[in-house]
Amino acid sequence: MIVLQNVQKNLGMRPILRHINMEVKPGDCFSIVGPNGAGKTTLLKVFACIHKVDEGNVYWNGRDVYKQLAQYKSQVGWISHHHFLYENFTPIENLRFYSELYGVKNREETIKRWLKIVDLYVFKDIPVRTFSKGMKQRLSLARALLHEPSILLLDEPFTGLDQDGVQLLFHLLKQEREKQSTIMMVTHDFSHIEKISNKVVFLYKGTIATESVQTKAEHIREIYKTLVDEP
Ligand SMILES: Nc1ncnc2c1ncn2[C@@H]1O[C@H](COP(=O)(O)OP(=O)(O)OP(=O)(O)O)[C@@H](O)[C@H]1O
Repeated sequence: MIVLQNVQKNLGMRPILRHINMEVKPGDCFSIVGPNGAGKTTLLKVFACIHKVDEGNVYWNGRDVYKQLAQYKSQVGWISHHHFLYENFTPIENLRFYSELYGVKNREETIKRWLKIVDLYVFKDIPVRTFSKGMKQRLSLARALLHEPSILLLDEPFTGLDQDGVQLLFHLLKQEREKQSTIMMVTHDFSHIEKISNKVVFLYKGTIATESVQTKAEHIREIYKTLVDEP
């Protein structure tokens, strides 16, 4: 379980997140929504321990996360619209690099399996720079998941994916939920939320304005509108 307790994060001398209290359990999939600049990516970076908090505490399984950083980070899979791939490397070379970094066991077998899952096996020896945006995004899913992380942090993960890619991502996320992984997803696309999330967190001006376990798109849109239209 990950617990954020009265968290504040400052950037450029300004508090970007304030009074954040959250509890995310294994098997939870939370969606974070809010207008541009609300602090969604910053919150995800706090969960990834890319940002250290300025005030408050972050606990993982009951202990201060900063005292078990290496172990925690080995459990994190990060997916965003930035693919973090080496353009001049082939898919196989990219996944070899990341699997070495993460100390993945049975590397070649695991890489082959993932290339098949994301439907890029036939392109395995072609430099990534020749790939379409969607192909890079699918390879990026393999990059983020091949070390079997139990904490998935997704920043607008559907960006650039075609319908097949979207279905693939849903399929992978459903599997992760069945495996009791912890998932946090930032998205502007409310229609995706109810298919995968059990809670929506509304972030506004750096604080949690409200939360909802009702995840239907119309319901989220209504709450969102009330929030943003407020004077
Ligand atoms: N490195 C930084 N230094 C200073 N300010 C920053 C930095 N990174 C982000 N910010 C500011 O923090 C605020 C929140 O940014 P963040 O990217 O978390 O918002 P967001 O909700 O993810 O927005 P979007 O929907 O546009 O992606 C913004 O005002 C942004 O300008």
